Amino acid sequence: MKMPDIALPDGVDLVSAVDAHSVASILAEKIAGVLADRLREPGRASLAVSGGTTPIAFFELLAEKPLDWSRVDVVLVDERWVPESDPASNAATVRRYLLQGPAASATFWPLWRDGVSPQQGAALADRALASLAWPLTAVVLGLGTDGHTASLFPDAPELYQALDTTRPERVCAMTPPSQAQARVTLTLRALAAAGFRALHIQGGSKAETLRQACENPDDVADMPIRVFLKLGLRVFWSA
Ligand SMILES: O=C(O)[C@H](O)[C@@H](O)[C@H](O)[C@H](O)COP(=O)(O)O
Repeated sequence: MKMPDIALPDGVDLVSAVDAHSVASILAEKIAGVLADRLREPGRASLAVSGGTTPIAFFELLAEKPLDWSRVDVVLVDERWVPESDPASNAATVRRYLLQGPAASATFWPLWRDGVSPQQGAALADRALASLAWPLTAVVLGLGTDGHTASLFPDAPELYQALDTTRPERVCAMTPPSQAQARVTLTLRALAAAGFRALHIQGGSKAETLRQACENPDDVADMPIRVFLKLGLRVFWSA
């Protein structure tokens, strides 16, 4: 399958291949390079990653990269409000596939906390993450077929708050009725300034979603990924 012919906006470039493993490998190499560049300077590197299913091969390949992982902070771009024992947990996916091998030395900052509401948890995570090396060194976003990225869902009542970069929060709770669980997400303020922004997507339906997002770039509320297309990012797509 070939990537559909999409008129990508300025600032958006594309790495594509039929084979998902090849794209995951190219992405892992790129992210490792971006982190290594940051680690040549004093201080720490920070990487924000998505959950879901697409990133698994990428995680496994990145985990083996020979970096000074002890100086890398790993954070999720979002989390479903479930314990790590739940199959839907993004933190469980990161621990199982990324925080292995050399990357096991990274510092992981999960977003879910037991015994508190998503709103309370978001406030606690926001305070905890203040000590990270902002702006993020790199972020790897995913895409839902509704145009969401992270947990910036079009039907979330908190979407405008999460997209308002004048607000101080880097983490906020989201309650999109379309989703089985409440979510916690990094806000646009936290994500937009990342040194390197990647969008990792796989398959024809996600390519079609991207095409729709590129066609009408101004309606961000309808497809929140559009805000990142305006900012510029590199798309990594496989069939
Ligand atoms: O918690 C999540 O679901 C993710 O962070 C979300 O933003 C994801 O990237 C997209 O929903 C794509 O998910 P898939 O890769 O599973 O298609």
